[in-house]
Amino acid sequence: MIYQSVYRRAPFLWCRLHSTYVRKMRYLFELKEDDGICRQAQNSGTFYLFHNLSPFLKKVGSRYLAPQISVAEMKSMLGKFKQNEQMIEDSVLIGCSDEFMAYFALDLGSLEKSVIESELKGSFTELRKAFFQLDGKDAPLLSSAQALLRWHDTHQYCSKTGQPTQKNLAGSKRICHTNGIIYYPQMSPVVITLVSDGSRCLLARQVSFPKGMYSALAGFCDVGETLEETVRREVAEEVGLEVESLWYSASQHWPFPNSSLMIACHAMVQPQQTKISVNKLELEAAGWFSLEEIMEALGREPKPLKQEDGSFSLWLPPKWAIAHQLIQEWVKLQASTPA
Ligand SMILES: NC(=O)C1=CN([C@@H]2O[C@H](COP(=O)(O)OP(=O)(O)OC[C@H]3O[C@@H](n4cnc5c(N)ncnc54)[C@H](O)[C@@H]3O)[C@@H](O)[C@H]2O)C=CC1
Ligand SMILES: [Mg+2]
Repeated sequence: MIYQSVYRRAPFLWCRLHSTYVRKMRYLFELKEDDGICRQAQNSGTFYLFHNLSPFLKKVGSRYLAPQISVAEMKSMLGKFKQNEQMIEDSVLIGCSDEFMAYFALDLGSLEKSVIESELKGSFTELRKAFFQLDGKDAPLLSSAQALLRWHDTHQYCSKTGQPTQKNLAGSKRICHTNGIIYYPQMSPVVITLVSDGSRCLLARQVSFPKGMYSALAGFCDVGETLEETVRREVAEEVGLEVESLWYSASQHWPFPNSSLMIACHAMVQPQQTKISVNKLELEAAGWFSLEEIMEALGREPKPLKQEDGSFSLWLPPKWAIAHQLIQEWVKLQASTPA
């Protein structure tokens, strides 16, 4: 590869030619492709720890922080557990800093959880519990780290030969050395759609949602479908409406239930065809909400709020969730659209 040789022979020239972002992406590519370079990076990198897929976190007030553990701390801890330092090679690459310090994630599920917790003064916390209280970059980083660790944990054997597969050092693939099949981490595409009739938006809730929380309609893509077809099918399936037009907004990796790529869209239905018929196999309830109702809910804390009559006030997914971003965009659109 040309850039690698240029990088190694003339790093100063290479730095002048490319932005930090480009250099980071090229460096990460190199780590995924070359086990030797990745091993060096592991020996100077930092680690996010997990225990049976729960990230190691420290709680500061109501917020959670994900500490980065240095390689020296890792080695000293493994020493205390009488574990071989080679365990570090089980980690997976999840990113790097602007200074080219590589970040790895390692699941220590085979070690005693409480001992690590008291050694490092924090706790392994279920991601679902901590996700919305995580700081800045930590939520997306831990979300992709957990997804990658889960994928490795559940793909240790070749589905063709039944033989064990080996991960490359970065963890960007697994290989069956018996027949050469390469397996790459999987994620499921999911569309999430905020339907509008021009003045109201449609929100729905599943039985499993916390009381009072409503979100946009979501659904997994079927094999062979385009995103547009999934949007139209899901809206028809879940609320019995026909989408007239739709447009893409943004996307997000989502760690629940496994590893999903959430693809967020806005959709319009005709103002005269808005009668909802809820598919009770999928949803508990769905309804149209006015701008005022949405604005009021956006002003509320994202948590259940019981009213005097025993019902729960409408509240919306927190700001990390792409559903929240879709709702905010819809609000802006209402403000800029003449009545
Ligand atoms: N980030 C966000 O703002 C939001 C994310 N979501 C996520 O979207 C996801 C999909 O939404 P749902 O309404 O539950 O989907 P859905 O409407 O497609 O129904 C779920 C059902 O689809 C089937 N299914 C098909 N392919 C599947 C796959 N690859 N993995 C798992 N199940 C599959 C299963 O039978 C499952 O019970 C949920 O996991 C949820 O966590 C949902 C709302 C907001
Ligand atoms: Mg759904």
